Amino acid sequence: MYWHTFHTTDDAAQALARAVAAELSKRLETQERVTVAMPGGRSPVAFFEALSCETLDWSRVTVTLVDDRLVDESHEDSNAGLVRRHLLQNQAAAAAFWPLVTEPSNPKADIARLDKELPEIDLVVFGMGEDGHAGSLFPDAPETDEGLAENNPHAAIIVTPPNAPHQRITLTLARLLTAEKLYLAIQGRAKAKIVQASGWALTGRWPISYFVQQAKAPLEVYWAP
Ligand SMILES: O=C1O[C@H](COP(=O)(O)O)[C@@H](O)[C@H](O)[C@H]1O
Repeated sequence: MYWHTFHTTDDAAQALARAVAAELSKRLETQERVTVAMPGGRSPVAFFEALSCETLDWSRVTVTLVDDRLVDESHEDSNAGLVRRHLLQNQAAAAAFWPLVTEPSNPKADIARLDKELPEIDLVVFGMGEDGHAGSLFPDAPETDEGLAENNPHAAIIVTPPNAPHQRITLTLARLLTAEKLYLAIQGRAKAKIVQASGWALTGRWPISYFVQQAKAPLEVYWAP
């Protein structure tokens, strides 16, 4: 795990945007297309807006999500809606978008589609909740053990968090760890403590610990107090 500390959340967002843009550009030198999975929630807005202004060949980039809620894209809690409003604009308007949820009332159809067609993911940018949830792998959701199983053959699962709004679709740990590089964007001391403690304990109590403790892909943490 590589820890990058910034004075403000805006500094962290700008630096993360530059790092992700540089990594996308580097990969586009040797790959025809690059796919990046993005976080949702409330905090990625500044990062998305900064990244959308970076100059690179966005027409060869596919953007997808780490997780989304089973709501229409027009709903304020839709992660796809957030990406469309704040990332797929400016230079990044040329990127292709691969939503996880296309039929909120029929998530099984989306799971089948994702299993069959989701492109290989090169980079992942995560956020994390104050309970240590990563994507929508929540510590208290009944499906989380399945989502964290190393040998889970599915790209994504349906999750029903008992203490957070909306049923969700989230990519599985197994699928996320096929990426070659992981970035984690977090703010505040409470989240920093969980990530640091995750270095000592691999536990379903903090699903993020499965990403902190793996050795497949470097995890770059971007943090501001
Ligand atoms: O529910 C979710 O929460 C996490 C954390 O969101 P944040 O606004 O506290 O950073 C997010 O990473 C995830 O994608 C989202 O669906």
